[in-house]
Amino acid sequence: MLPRYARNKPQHRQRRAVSKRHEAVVIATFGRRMNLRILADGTTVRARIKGRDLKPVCGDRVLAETIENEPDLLIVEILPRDNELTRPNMRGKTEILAANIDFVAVACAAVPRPDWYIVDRYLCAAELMRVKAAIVFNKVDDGSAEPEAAEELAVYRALDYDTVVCSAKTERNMDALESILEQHVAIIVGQSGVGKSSLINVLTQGEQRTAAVSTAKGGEGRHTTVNSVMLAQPRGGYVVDSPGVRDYAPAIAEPAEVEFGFREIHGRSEHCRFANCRHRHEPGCAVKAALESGDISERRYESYKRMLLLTEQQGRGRY
Ligand SMILES: Nc1nc2c(ncn2[C@@H]2O[C@H](COP(=O)(O)OP(=O)(O)OP(=O)(O)O)[C@@H](O)[C@H]2O)c(=O)[nH]1
Ligand SMILES: [Zn+2]
Repeated sequence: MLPRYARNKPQHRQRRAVSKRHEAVVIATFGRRMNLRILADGTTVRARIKGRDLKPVCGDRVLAETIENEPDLLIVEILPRDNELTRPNMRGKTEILAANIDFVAVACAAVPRPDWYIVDRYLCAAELMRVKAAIVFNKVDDGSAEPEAAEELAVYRALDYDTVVCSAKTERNMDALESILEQHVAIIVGQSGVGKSSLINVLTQGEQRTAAVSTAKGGEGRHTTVNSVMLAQPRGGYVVDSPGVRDYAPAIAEPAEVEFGFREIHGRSEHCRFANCRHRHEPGCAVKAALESGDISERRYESYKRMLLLTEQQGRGRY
């Protein structure tokens, strides 16, 4: 027998108490509709967003509520982000592509011919986001990397970046890439045609973008245009895939911040005579000294100067 107050409780109050709040991660976005992975049990559910001001992106941790008589959850809050992957859009505003990324894999290959400045630019962006980064030299289907690339890759290894020489086509050395990326929320960036989609395919064992959407209850499957998606890696972790991420061109930081994007330059700047040394023509510059003694790669230093100049020309850059 229930106590008297419980017996008298109106029905609708009891029902409202059933409405639950879940902590979840946004794993796919298609317009204002999203798929979420509920953290407590790992299930995938569909959700819509409360209000116009809330703009969740792939990778966001959110709070979502169950709604009476509705199959979809309602996203009511975005939890604080560790970082944002941004790029300037056509209208000069910053577009957020994804959140809470913790690994940037920069892909390149012998063909198209590597533009090492682009590689450095991505690495610089990763450093400024304070996430790990590695260089993936793809399309080495059989033999070893070209001597020229081997030399460049050695420069990155000396800076403590992991480098992987692999082939998405023959799957040569793909397990090395898997071990580096597992348990991370990773993105693969790089010039067009280096094999980013092919690498993602192997890493996620062909999990299709449409499949990720239709796993959710009520998902519209292949007829839905997905903006971005987090594809699961078999060993744990995700690879974020979206058209925006694939041709992502990082916004440039302020001039004074550029050196934080180059480990070997930032590492020496405290020994420069001037605290605000930009490492170009200043006397007593420790970076120039390291360059002259061959401790810093000429090519990396050129990338640094090029990015610095670009940032200065753009005025106060957004990142
Ligand atoms: N030989 C060889 N070809 C590859 C390899 N990986 C990708 N390719 C080929 O390279 C071309 C480009 O591959 P994608 O995976 O589309 O490259 P992407 O970087 O995603 O290109 P965008 O979508 O233009 O940015 C395709 O013709 C692939 O078949 C590889 O490991 N070896
Ligand atoms: Zn200096």
